[in-house]
Parts: sequence; structure tokens; C-alpha cells
Amino acid sequence: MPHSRPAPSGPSELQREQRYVDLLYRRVDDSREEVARRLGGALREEGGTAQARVERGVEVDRLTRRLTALDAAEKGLCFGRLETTDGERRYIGRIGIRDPDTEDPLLIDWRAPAARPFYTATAAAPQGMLLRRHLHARGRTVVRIDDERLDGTGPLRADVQLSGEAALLTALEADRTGRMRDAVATLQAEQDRIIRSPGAGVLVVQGGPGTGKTVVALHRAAYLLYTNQRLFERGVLVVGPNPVFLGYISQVLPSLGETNVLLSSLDELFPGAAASRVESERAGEIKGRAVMADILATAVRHRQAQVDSSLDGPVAVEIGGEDLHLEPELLADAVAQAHATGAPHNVARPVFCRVLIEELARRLANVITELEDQFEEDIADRVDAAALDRAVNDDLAGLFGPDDQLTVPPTPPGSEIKAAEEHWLDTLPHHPAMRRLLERLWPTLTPRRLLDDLFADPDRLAAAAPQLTPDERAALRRPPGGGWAPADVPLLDEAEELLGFDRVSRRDGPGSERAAEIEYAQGVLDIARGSRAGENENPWAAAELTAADLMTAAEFAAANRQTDDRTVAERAARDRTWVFGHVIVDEAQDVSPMAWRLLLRRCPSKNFTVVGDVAQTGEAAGPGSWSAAMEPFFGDRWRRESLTINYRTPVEIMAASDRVIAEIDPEGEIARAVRTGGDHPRLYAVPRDALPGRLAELVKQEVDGAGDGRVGLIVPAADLDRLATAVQAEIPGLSWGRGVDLERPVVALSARQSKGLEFDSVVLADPGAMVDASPRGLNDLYVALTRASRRLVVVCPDRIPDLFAHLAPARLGE
Ligand SMILES: Nc1ncnc2c1ncn2[C@@H]1O[C@H](COP(=O)(O)OP(=O)(O)OP(=O)(O)O)[C@@H](O)[C@H]1O
Repeated sequence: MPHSRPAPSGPSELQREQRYVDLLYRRVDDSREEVARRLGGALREEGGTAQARVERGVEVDRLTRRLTALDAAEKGLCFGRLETTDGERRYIGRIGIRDPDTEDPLLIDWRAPAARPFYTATAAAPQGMLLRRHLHARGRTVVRIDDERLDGTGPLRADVQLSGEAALLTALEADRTGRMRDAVATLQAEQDRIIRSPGAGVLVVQGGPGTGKTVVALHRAAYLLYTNQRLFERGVLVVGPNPVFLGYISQVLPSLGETNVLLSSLDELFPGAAASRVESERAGEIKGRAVMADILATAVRHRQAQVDSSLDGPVAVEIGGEDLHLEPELLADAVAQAHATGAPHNVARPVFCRVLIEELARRLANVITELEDQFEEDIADRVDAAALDRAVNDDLAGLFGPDDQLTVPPTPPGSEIKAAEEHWLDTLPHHPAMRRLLERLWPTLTPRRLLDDLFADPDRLAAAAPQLTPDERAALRRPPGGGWAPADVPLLDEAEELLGFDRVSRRDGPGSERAAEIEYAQGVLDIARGSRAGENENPWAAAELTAADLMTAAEFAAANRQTDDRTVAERAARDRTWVFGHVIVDEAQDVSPMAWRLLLRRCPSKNFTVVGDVAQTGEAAGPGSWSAAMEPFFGDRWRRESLTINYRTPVEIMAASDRVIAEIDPEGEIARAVRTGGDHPRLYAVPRDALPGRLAELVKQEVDGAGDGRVGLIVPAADLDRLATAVQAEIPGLSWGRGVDLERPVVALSARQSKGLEFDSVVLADPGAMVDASPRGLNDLYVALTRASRRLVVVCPDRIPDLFAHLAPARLGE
């Protein structure tokens, strides 16, 4: 039973609060008008110096942010009030508002330290508070007040200590809508502690189903952005398991007024690679292993002049009728010099090419000069001494056209070899045979080409991946083209790191944006430096700092971006090289080692919040513990927090998963359900061939009884299409598939797709098949069983599995 109680003095108290809330809305309206006016002014301004434009950009950013926050605060602006023992009143809300004359706080932002007792004060530890009041509103009208005394005069619950229990239960008992709501008015103490924990370093949050991990993750993003301006500039990345889940949580941060957060699934993190290819679970698992990093590095090395294996003798190239030979030692030297740069493949390529071109130019110059000397000694005046050069020019004419024909240098006097060498240095890079040779020895590679070639060619794969068994390599094999699977995304990203930015092939492609910006900024800085030509004339000029003295090109590019009116999240989404200030990973138990490597590149300063539940991993290679998952990337430099209260699923429904969780993790701590008194789960055994028809009946029954709530039909992945089609015949509005619409009254999903989601009512089909479908089938079943907030129906073909033997079966039609 709630220990909160309605406010004592009824309507008059409501009216008093209404008057205060009206005052707050008036302030919001005034501010909105004022900010919109200033923003309009700033946007209309044009021209000015670069500095003025940057300043204007910063101002526009600031005002836009404020306007967004004011708009977002409209709904549920003020939701609480604290009263201290010495009579001070603090109103708590979505944003901070001050009295324009006195500067006194009228409303305290929920993230400010002064708001904290609203979430954490208890009768046992009141923190100087006498009363916590929740204000419930419809639009701008206050409709109810729940008071909770913190002086020990209210009843105490023995099992769990909740903050604002009545308000919390109201929120939990509301119909699901297909979109997660923010929980800013009812955050609980253990959640608040995690939300406000410092943003630096790695924080792992373990919690069972329904304990509010996603709630915590999203409110933490809003908190960190509020408290850290630098983070605001770099943005926060929130990673979720799939686009459907991201759609489900997409409203939460905007409702908290935050726009500088990029929500993304892992497979969207390599711009331009839509990961729509379906591949075997085995292939996905293998591609996720850490060893793939070594395999890709080897695959790249194998594309670089393999002097010891594929090239067993000198490589010949014919230039202008002259056969030149590149000995293995020369190639080895060129490879060594390229590797010595430490640069990625494409960036090191020019070094490799230069070593070969220099050597060949030297040899060609020698050959020609020797020939000429020979001719001179013999009958030079009767022989065309430049015949060789002309032959070369004929080659080049085809390349450049007649106008570009290169003239043969006149017989060089004195330093003739040097001059001839220079001539060759200029022309060799354009020579078709030379270009073909260089492309063969050290090709310009894109990540796509590297992976396509690797997975399509069994010999290449065998050479690059001796760590894998022949069977595993066979699982990876596939023809080139045909798009990318989700597990390819971290590999593409890894490949891009190994290959380096390739200006030519990516000039207009995604990911090039930041490099282009830096290039532009570098140009501006160079001009700035150049414009200091007067330094010599003006002795004071050296004391004048220019932008170039103060910033690197990258910083200047960042400052310039301020004038770009896209949000940080929009810019970051298109830019693979964007470095986020903080990364939040939801359902992190399913993130593969290769995906972790990708995420670390998005935040090299390693500021992560990692939330998940190891018992819910569906991945065959999923970690057995957080230590196993974290240690390879963070060593022991991570801290762990736990969430212990299940807000979603009532005690009665949680009973259905008792045996399942006991098998998955007999030692694991089980979250206590905060609600009791709900419906017991209903179990049916039906003849196998009657399953689709019975399911349709049962789903319809749930939809009819769910009112405005949502129903989820969760089935084994392999049966999704068949069963969903059967149910759709009865319920035409049923949505399922890749673009499943969670706002429909009823949707059909596989257990994996249902991860992170919730429904008022869940109908679960064929739990036995779910368990048998994969090595982590039990974990998948556990996910499916814990999605319901009110009712759970389990339909088993033929017989009820022993996992549910402790529950009483129901008969159809009961
Ligand atoms: N403090 C809170 N106030 C109101 N609702 C809450 C609160 N905490 C959690 N909830 C609600 O409880 C439900 C479960 O929360 P959430 O989805 O964040 O849990 P989870 O731990 O991520 O679950 P799972 O691992 O099963 O996906 C959601 O409906 C959420 O809105």
C-alpha cells in the first residue's frame, strides 16, 4: 500500500498550487517570447568578420537550446515540491526558472543539486525535508496532489523504500503507449544515485528486467549534458540494440529538452552501410570475436607486396620498351619504409610508391644516359639518341592526349643524370604500366573492397585467418556484393582504421565531412598565417595573435561548425570520425568484442555508461559476467552499480520466469517486483496444429480487454511470419517485421526483437521452441517472459514444458 496520502486541505490547496503553477507558465511564456525574438534577430544578421560569425553561431546555438528546453517543459513543467523543516519551499520541475527581478529560484531544474532530496529523501534519512509533494497535471491544470511526510509520521513499507510511492504507482499502472515516457517526476533513489554519478570513466549498471536500466541511461544522458558544457559540444551517443527499440525510446530525451544526443543502433554506426543483409547466427558470432581485428590486419598486410610468398622472383615492368626489374630486396625495402611511417594502408601507400618510383627513375636515367654516351661514342650524329624517350612519350600520349605530350629533355649537360632522373620522377607516376604495377603491389583499398575480397576468396581467407577452423571460415564465405549484415559494421569500421582515410574514393562519401571541414579550416588558417606578411614591417605584428596561433585546424573546424545550424547529433550521425564526450550503451550484454572496439573509437577518452543484464544475453558468445565483457577493453578501470527493483512486471507474472532464471543464473540476484496483486500468468497446452488458430483467439481476447493498452505477441523467430500471418487474419491491425509499428494496439515479435520493450499484455507462443532455437534460447525465453506489465498468456504446443510445472495451467476459454 502506498504510504503517501492525498494533500490535506483539498480544493484550496489545489488552487494555491494552481496559482503558483500559473505564475511559472507565465514566466515560461515570457521567456519563450523573448528568446524567440533574440533568436530571430541573430538569425537575420548576416556577414561580419569570421569572429563575429562564430560568436553569432554560438549565440544561435545557445538560444535554440533554450527555446527547445522551454518548449519541452510545457508538459509537466512543475511536478513536485519539497518543504524543509525550517519552512522553505522548493518547487521542482523540468527546467530552472528565476524571478526576473530578485533572481530567486521559482522552479528548480530536476538535475540541480537542490532538487536531489526530491528523489532521495526518506523518512529514515529525511535530509532536512519535512514533506515531498507530487503535483499531477493535465495540460496546465493541476488535478491532483500526493503528499508524503518525511518526518516519520507516515507508514513505512518494510520491503522496499520508494520515493513518492503513489505517484510512482500511478505512472506504472498507466496504459503503455508503444513509446517510453520520461520518469523525471518519479525517479527512485537508487536510480538517482546512478544518474548523478560522475560522467568520467566507465560505469556498468547491472539490473534485472524492468529495473529501469533504460530509464536510468536516458536520464543520465540528460543529466550529464546539463552539468557539463564540454559534453554538450561533443554530444552523447546512446546505443541501443535495434531501430525498433530506438523508436520506442526516441521521445524520452526530447521530452527532457535534450537534442545533443545521437540515438543509434550499432549497425548504423558506419555511415553509408545499411546493414540489411541476413546472415547465419554463426557467421555473426564469428565476426564479433576479438580475433577478427588480427585477421583484418593480416588481410591488409597480405595486400601489400608479398615479397616472401606470392612474389618469388623480381617483378618486371616495361617502361618505354625497357624492361626494368624490381628485386624482392627493393620491394621489401619499400614495404619497410611504408610500414615505418606507422600510417594506415592508404596513407602509407605514397611512401611505398615513392621508394619504387625514385629507384626506377634513377635506373631509367642511368640507362638513357648510358645509351646516349654510347651513341655519342659511336655514331651519335646518325642515331636518334632519344628513341627510347620517344617510345615512352608515345606511351604517355595515349594517357594525356597529344597536347600533353611530354618532350624529351635535351641531352643534359653536366648533371644530365640528375635532370633525367627528375624528368622520370615527374612522368613515371602517370605511366600506365607503372600505375598498374603499383596498384597490384599496393592497391588503394576501401573497407568494402577489403571485406568483399576477403570473404569471397577462400584462399585469401585461409591465409588471413589461420586462427579459425576450416568450418568457421566456410561459415564466413560469401560472394562479393549483396550488402552488409549487422556484424559486418564493426568490421567495416575496423577496416577503415587499418586502411586510413582515402580522399579520392571518399571525397563525396559519408564520413568525409570532418576531414573536409578540417581541410577547409586548414586553408583558412594558412591564409591567416600568410596575411601576417607585414610582420617584418610592423614590429608589433608579432604580438598580435591570429586564429592560427590559438587553434589547430581541427579546433578551428569545430569552432566553425558553430555556424552550422544542424544539431551536434545530426552532424555526428554523418561523421564516422566524430568523437563523443560520453557513450551510453543499452543492452550492453549483447555487444560483441569487435563492436566494443568500434565504440571505443567513438569515445577514446573512455567515458562510458554501460547498462544491461547478463542474464538477458541472446548472443551465443555473450559474456557470462561483466568482468569478462569489460576487462579486455577497460582492464579493472570500471565501476559497477546495481538496480534491484523491478518496476515493470508484478510479482505474479515474475513467477512464470522463476525456473528459467534459476537455470540461467542460479546465484544471480533477482530484482524485487514493486507491484503485487496483478493477474496470474495463464498457461495453455494446445494441439500443435491448432496453435495458430488458438493464438489468434487468445490475442484477440487480450486486445479486446486491453483498452488503450498494447499487446505483444512473442513467438519463436523461425515461426514469426507463419504465426503472425495467421493472427493477422483475425486481427488485421497486427504489425510485424522490420518496420514493426509499436504504436499499433498489437504487434508480433521474436523474443530477440522484444528486448528492451514492454506491453500491457503479452501472449507468448511455443516457449519450448524458443529455448531450442539457440544455445542462448533460455535467455531469449527469459526476455520474452518479462515484457508484460499486466498480463501474461503462454501457449504451448502439446504440453507445458517443465520450466512452468510450478504454475497452474489454465484451460482455453477460462
Ligand atoms: N522511476 C520510475 N518512474 C516511473 N516509471 C519507471 C521508473 N523506473 C522504471 N520505470 C518504468 O519501468 C519500466 C521498465 O523500465 P526500463 O525499460 O528502463 O527497464 P529495463 O531495466 O531497461 O528493462 P529490460 O532490461 O527488461 O529491458 C518502464 O515502463 C519504465 O518507464
